[in-house]
Amino acid sequence: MDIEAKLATLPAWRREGEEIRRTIDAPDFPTAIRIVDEIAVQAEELNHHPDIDIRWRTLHLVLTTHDQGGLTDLDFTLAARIDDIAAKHGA
Ligand SMILES: C[C@H](O)[C@H](O)[C@H]1CNC2=NC(N)=NC(=O)C2=N1
Repeated sequence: MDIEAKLATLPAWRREGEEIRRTIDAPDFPTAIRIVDEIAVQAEELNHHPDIDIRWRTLHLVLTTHDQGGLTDLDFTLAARIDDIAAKHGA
C-alpha cells in the first residue's frame, strides 16, 4: 500500500509515525456526540476502531492497525468514512 498516496486523498489527516490523526470541530457538544455515535456504527461494521478523545465539541481521532503494527487499508477506509460523517454534520 502506498501510504503517501492514500494520505494525499485525505487532506484532513496527518501522519505521525504508524498512526494517522485528525481533529473534528463540531458545531456543539451534542453534535460531537452524534458524530462519535455514527463513527461507532462504521467502526463496528469494519471491525476497526479509532481512538477518540472528546473535548467539549472537539474530537481528536487516531487510527492505526494494532494487530498489524502499522497503517493498513482499513485505516484509510475508516478515515474516509469519518470525513463523510464530519462533513454531513457541518464539521
Ligand atoms: C479481534 C479484533 O478483530 C481486533 O482486536 C481488531 C478490533 N479493532 C481494531 N481496531 C484497530 N484500530 N486496530 C486493530 O488492530 C483492531 N483490531
